[in-house]
Amino acid sequence: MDGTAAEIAAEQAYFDLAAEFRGKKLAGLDDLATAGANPGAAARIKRYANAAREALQGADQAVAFGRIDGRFGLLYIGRQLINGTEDDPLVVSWHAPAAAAYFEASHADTKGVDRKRVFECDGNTIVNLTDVVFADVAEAVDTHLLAELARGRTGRLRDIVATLQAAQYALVRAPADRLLVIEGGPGTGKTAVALHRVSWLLYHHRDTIRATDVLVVGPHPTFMHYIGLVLPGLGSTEVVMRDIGRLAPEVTRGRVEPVEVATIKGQARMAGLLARALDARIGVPEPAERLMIGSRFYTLPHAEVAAAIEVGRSADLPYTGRREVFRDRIDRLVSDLAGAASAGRQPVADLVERLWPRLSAAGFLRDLFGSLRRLRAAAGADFTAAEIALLHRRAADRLTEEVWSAADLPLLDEAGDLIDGDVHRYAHIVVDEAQDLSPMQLRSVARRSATGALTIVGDIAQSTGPWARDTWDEVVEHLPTASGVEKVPLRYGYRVPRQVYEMAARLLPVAAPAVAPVEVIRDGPQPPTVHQVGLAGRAGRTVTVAIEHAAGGRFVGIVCPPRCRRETEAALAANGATWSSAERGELGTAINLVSPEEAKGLEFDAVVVVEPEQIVADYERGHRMLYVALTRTTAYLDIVCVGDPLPLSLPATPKAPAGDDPGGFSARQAQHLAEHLAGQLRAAAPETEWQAVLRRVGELLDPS
Ligand SMILES: Nc1ncnc2c1ncn2[C@@H]1O[C@H](COP(=O)(O)OP(=O)(O)OP(=O)(O)O)[C@@H](O)[C@H]1O
Repeated sequence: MDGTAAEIAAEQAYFDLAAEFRGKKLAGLDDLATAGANPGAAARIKRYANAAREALQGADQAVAFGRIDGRFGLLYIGRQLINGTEDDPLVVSWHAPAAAAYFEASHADTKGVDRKRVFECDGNTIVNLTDVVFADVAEAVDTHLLAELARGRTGRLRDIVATLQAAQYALVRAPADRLLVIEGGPGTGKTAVALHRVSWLLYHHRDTIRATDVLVVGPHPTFMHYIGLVLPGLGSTEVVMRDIGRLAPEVTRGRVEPVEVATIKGQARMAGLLARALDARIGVPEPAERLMIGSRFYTLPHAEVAAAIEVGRSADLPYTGRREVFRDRIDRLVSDLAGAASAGRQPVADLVERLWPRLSAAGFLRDLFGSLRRLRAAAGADFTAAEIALLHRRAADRLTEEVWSAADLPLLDEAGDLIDGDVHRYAHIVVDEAQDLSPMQLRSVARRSATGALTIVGDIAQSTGPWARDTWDEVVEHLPTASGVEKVPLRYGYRVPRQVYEMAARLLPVAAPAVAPVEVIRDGPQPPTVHQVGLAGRAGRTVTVAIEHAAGGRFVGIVCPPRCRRETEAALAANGATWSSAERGELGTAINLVSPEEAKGLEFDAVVVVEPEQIVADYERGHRMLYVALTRTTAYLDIVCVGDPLPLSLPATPKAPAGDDPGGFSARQAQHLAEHLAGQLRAAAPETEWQAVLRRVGELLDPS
């Protein structure tokens, strides 16, 4: 039921009053910022004032988004508390217990609420209001929620606090001391819920958890940009937001490698390989270590140096800390022999460096991948010769010239932890699109958890790539579980309109037979449109359709498999269209070109999916990738294709052998190994030498 003009005017008067008090509070904060008895106190007060000011202003300007009246009286609910005179709340914060009834009231259980009112605002001006009267017999549709869902998208996810549904609210406030898995189909609000949960947590644990103690991890930079405004909008500006690649140290990225190599690098057994390889960097002393200090030689007996190494090794510290223990021990040995002044002198430092070299993660990994000998020694029985060959690569001449792949990043992180052990730990971690992460990536997340409190978000039916999962257990086994694990589903689909979802859901029996479809809550403007075209017309039609949507003011995503990308870009250019590419980490306001992988987690008013057959054929678990592509729209879906728009009968590509079984070696692995070796040869030697090198390789492999 919409509000009358008189009702809106009365509410507006209240909003104006609350805004006045909010203004006074802000002015008070300005005065506070200049107060402080000493510089330390002043800095603390200033920090408080700035945070409080951000919280008050970061909200979407309107003082409140809803109101409930019932047996408890009347309550206005907003993103932040606003007090009137004598600290009487004019607006309570959505985090407060008093606000719970706003989210939880239903026709079945009204929670004492007679009426729930939702405000639609432009700034602090009320444009409209809708009421749900719980005393009414008929079940009213939440018209405000439907209006919210129908609103045009902008490329940045918005907060949904005004329309959080009861099941979502329950997850937002679920106990935060354990590993919570929120699973649900596309558009069920998983991402939004996880972010509201962070805001909730910071509000209710503000004495113990600061915003900088919370980490939110997503799959890629575009996604982080997409979700980046939600927490500031809820008043938390300092939560640490990183895409999974940014957990690793800063290195040059961009190495492309075969999926087989990336798959091996993602496996948990790599952790053992790295630990053993690092241990192997600790040397063996000579029978007698001779040092020239000043003008005299001193001899350190093997047994004493070896004992110093053992003391270092047995210290419960990372590599660098143990090195310090060893160095102190050697310093003491040398002082006893040659006097206190000799400790730490160059020859002593050289001995320490030779036996226990100082290492960085990147230097260590470069040395390891660049040496078959080191790799073999560290691999033990855990890796086959073929796998070792896949891991081996020619090191760049300088460490600064080394280019790292995405799969190298968690290895660098693991190595950094083994070497320095100084990663920052967080009180709570949220991981979005967690279903795709490799065991090594999950280890990167796990080591940052101070308490085992994590919120893991994802959907098995959207799990693709080398680590495509069929159950959450395969993810959870790499995460801290000592504090308990809880898995809770979200069932209702808010994003995708019924007509579109009905089409996409036909993929589920092939893509993920164990996953139930979502229950869609609304209809879209029209059914999906299939544009069956000839090859020559595909890119042109894609672009025409996208331009038409953009001209209608819609935020458009062209989801395009990599093989069709060039033709699509050319057609965009030929049509004079401006577009943004998700590759560059941002979405524009009109037409966006995204790969199916980049599309994960994003949404658009209108989506144009290019050549579904190609998507299914080109990706492992391609039907899942197509399911992702088709479920990105909030309203319009167009499919432009030469082949089948819904290729259910196309064989699904199985996931690559990702198990930890070092036994099998397929023809496909052989092919990739050959490609890898050929690449190395091409990079390292002039063409005239290739035959000679290959002959020599043959001799090395068969010394007889
Ligand atoms: N209670 C709600 N009120 C208003 N909008 C909602 C609500 N729940 C979800 N939405 C909207 O539905 C869309 C999908 O939400 P979100 O991205 O969080 O879903 P998801 O489950 O993470 O999807 P995916 O699996 O595709 O990543 C967003 O636009 C979000 O704002």
